[in-house]
Amino acid sequence: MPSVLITGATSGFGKAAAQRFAQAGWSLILTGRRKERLDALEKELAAKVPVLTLALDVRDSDAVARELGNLPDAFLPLTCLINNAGLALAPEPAQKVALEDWHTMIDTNVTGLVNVTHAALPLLLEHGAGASILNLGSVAGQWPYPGGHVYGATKAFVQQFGYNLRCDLLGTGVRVTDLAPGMAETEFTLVRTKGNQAASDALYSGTTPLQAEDIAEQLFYLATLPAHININRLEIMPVRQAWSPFAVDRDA
Ligand SMILES: NC(=O)C1=CN([C@@H]2O[C@H](COP(=O)(O)OP(=O)(O)OC[C@H]3O[C@@H](n4cnc5c(N)ncnc54)[C@H](OP(=O)(O)O)[C@@H]3O)[C@@H](O)[C@H]2O)C=CC1
Ligand SMILES: O=CCS(=O)(=O)O
Repeated sequence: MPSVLITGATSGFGKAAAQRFAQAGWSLILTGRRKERLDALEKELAAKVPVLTLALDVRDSDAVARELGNLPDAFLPLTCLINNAGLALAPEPAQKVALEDWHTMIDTNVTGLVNVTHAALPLLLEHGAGASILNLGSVAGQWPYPGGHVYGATKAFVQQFGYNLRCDLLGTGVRVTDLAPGMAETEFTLVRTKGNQAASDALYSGTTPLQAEDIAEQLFYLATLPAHININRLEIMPVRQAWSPFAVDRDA
């Protein structure tokens, strides 16, 4: 039975991915900080497939190494790692942002992703051909926008880290993909605005954002491609989202 480790399974893309992979009979290793949400997901899915939940913070490298180094044999070797846990904070201009918010994004989206990848690599290498690392990047990693500052930079790291991993993993059969979504309606904006539900609702209203299930479907597609195919980067936007022209500062 194939197995998938999903970070950030308590919400949004990660939760939808857990549901999608369970539907196809995969064993699930689900992580996140909110234990009560992991318990609820386990209750929902454990009748269908084996589920292991690990309440942990991806920023804690010791906890990540300890938990992933002691997975039960039934979940090994690991077929797929979905590095999904992440967040944006502080949508205001860089010059108004608290340094702590920048650190939190770097610690989670960069250091956390690296912690999990380092601990999971031996488990994926044991699987070899057909194994995948699916990293949640973002359009923000490729395209600059006001308020993107450190968030976009962390996602640029995710892309380049994945490309470099591919070089080192050549010959092992382990694939690496940067899945880079645009606007998707999850708890992402609620987190980014530190709990401003009205701001979150306003961002997604009057348009048709991606839904978590859309991304889960792409993750499942990537994980189940024939073993000789590696999609390096998959950027996906809602039809109703596109780029803006360059901004120009003019004399008053
Ligand atoms: N929604 C969007 O528009 C887009 C999102 N993305 C990326 O997709 C990923 C998922 O986002 P999305 O589903 O939208 O957002 P959500 O806020 O809905 O989910 C984020 C998940 O990450 C987990 N998480 C956050 N910090 C930590 C941490 N320190 N340790 C462990 N888990 C953590 C949360 O779990 P918990 O709080 O329980 O720990 C939660 O399960 C992120 O990497 C995001 O940057 C990329 C492009 C577009
Ligand atoms: O990564 C999230 C999408 S966006 O807010 O940067 O467009």
